[in-house]
Amino acid sequence: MTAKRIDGKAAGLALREQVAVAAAEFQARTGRAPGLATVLVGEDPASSVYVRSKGKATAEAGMESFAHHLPADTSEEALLDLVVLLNNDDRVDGILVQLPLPPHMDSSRVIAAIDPAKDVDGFHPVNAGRLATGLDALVPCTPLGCLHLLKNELGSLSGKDAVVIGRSNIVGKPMAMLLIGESATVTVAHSRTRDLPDVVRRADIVVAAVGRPEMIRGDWIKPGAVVIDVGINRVAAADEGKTRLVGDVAFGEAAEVASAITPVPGGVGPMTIAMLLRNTLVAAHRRAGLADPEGL
Ligand SMILES: Nc1nc2c(c(=O)[nH]1)N[C@@H](CN(C=O)c1ccc(C(=O)N[C@@H](CCC(=O)O)C(=O)O)cc1)CN2
Repeated sequence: MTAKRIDGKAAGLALREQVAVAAAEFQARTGRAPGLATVLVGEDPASSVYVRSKGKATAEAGMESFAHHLPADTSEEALLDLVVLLNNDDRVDGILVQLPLPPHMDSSRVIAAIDPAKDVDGFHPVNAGRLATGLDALVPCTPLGCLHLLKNELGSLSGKDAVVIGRSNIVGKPMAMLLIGESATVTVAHSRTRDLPDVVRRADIVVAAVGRPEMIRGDWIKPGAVVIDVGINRVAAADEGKTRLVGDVAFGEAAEVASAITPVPGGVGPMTIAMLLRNTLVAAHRRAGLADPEGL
């Protein structure tokens, strides 16, 4: 391996410590801690783990955590009623509805019901539109975490050729908007892109968010590129009956060519939770009529 391994766990912890300091300052000024409400519907094992981690991280940052767990057969109307309650609860600065929702629910309708000022996932169309038009927005946590790692690595991204592989509303599209905001030259590639390896080979920055295990091979990577792997794919391990996590990038191959690369696990994932705390803190400041916390 020649590439630097980008340590998202360490970067995430550093950010969480900064958030904790700013949360204590917020409490000293306003007399209350920032509050995050999480909503989990059903028993999906991975979602349960993520929501528990979010609650724990929230408490560790000195913020209030309000955890709501609804049964899998909850009606969409009942979930929307809970969202309205949380919108109207002054102790709650951020609302997070864990995705995916059960199949009988329309996640777009649920997301649209969240007060945009409390939408710490940054998924509401108002926040997506604000990001796309260069206004202050609450920005989705995973792409914001990717941007943080890229800026740590490269400083300025101005004029860099970036390719984002994947066009989801949660990662690909907001990632492209953030990179454009940093004056990178951005290509968004997807399943219909022709000659994907050639497109990737031109990029100084590769953000892989396609959801297909180890699809991006080492010989697609331009020598010296920085590779950010958003994929979290569980695949069969060599030991019978066991599984392991891999990204969307063939890590071993790409690490021979790139200058820096995020591992899976321990890369982008921990940044997602750190950015959720950061967004909750920012939402709390804006709702209290205070300037955004500095340096976050
Ligand atoms: N409402 C939301 N739902 C979902 C989001 C989101 O940002 N908002 N993102 C993902 C899941 N997710 C957070 O919710 C998340 C995924 C992964 C990690 C993480 O730290 N992963 C570890 C590996 C964990 C493991 O062993 O399984 C890593 O990459 O190191 C954090 C958060 C979908 N839903």
